[in-house]
Amino acid sequence: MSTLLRIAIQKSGRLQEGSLELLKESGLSFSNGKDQLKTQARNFPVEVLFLRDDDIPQYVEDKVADVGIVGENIFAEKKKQNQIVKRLDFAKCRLAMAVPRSENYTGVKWLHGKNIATSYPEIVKGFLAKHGVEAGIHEISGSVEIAPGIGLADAICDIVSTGSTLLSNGLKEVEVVMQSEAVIIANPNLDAEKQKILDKLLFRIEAVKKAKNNKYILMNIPNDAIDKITSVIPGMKSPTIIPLARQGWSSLHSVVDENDFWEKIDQLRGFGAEGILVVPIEKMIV
Ligand SMILES: Nc1ncnc2c1ncn2[C@@H]1O[C@H](COP(=O)(O)OP(=O)(O)OP(=O)(O)O)[C@@H](O)[C@H]1O
Ligand SMILES: O=P(O)(O)OC[C@H]1O[C@H](OP(=O)(O)OP(=O)(O)O)[C@H](O)[C@@H]1O
Ligand SMILES: [Mg+2]
Repeated sequence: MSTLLRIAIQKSGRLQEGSLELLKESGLSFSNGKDQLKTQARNFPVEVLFLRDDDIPQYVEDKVADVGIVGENIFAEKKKQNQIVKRLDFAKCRLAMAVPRSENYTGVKWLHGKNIATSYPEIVKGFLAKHGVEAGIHEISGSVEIAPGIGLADAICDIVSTGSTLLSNGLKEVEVVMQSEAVIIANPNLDAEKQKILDKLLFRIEAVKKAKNNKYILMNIPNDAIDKITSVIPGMKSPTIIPLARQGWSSLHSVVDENDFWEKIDQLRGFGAEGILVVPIEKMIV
């Protein structure tokens, strides 16, 4: 039987949709029936296992799975012999300390002697040690934000994104412990065949990621602005410039980074660009 790379993804929850979408955008096609715990791609040597996210680092360390998609927070908490091989730009959040809004929080030392409820005891331990603070850690597996309100703890350390869960539980964020996003973790000792499949997959994922971070841009520009405009949007090698039927004008095609997109648009308009069209890119291979 030919080698399959086993990828563990979350069975249900915040990471599941993004993980499946990423694999599909990378060209893998599979049937994922609702209660299926395992599926094999039809067109790529990959098998997908659907698991609880907390269990994934252990499975990857034990080689039950070869790679996994988890939040960086879970990777940091579990401290397994795995390595991050790709950051994925989704499920972005932070792990933060929060206390009841009425508390006069004065700094990390405020936590000294207090009780902290969290699902991330190892990360909290590390944070407290770094700041020379001693506090009790009360490990709970979910609904952490409720802990201070029911007298279970003085503070919490949990995932924050918009902050609305903290707000609705009468808490305020006081320390950011770590930033997190979805990552691919891998067992560092994959055999050569599996490593080859992983490299091929990572190459595709990079193309998908790059495409999401860039836009294809087309515009009409006066010929005397070609040099200035080319310096603003150099493109992948250089922009494509095609003369228009109208004298003195050209059509310019290029690629721009999503991050400084609007700033560039302002500059281009300042140089006389007109009829600017912006088109999403599906894959980008540099
Ligand atoms: N509000 C959020 N915004 C962005 N990312 C989040 C948010 N909440 C969680 N995450 C990220 O998604 C991961 C999975 O979150 P989820 O709430 O689905 O976990 P879970 O309930 O522990 O799931 P499981 O049942 O698999 O154990 C977290 O570890 C974190 O990295
Ligand atoms: O800052 P916010 O945008 O409010 O997000 C933070 C919340 O999101 C997550 O829970 P989730 O909604 O996934 O529910 P869960 O309790 O099932 O984990 C996390 O555990 C926080 O409670
Ligand atoms: Mg979990």
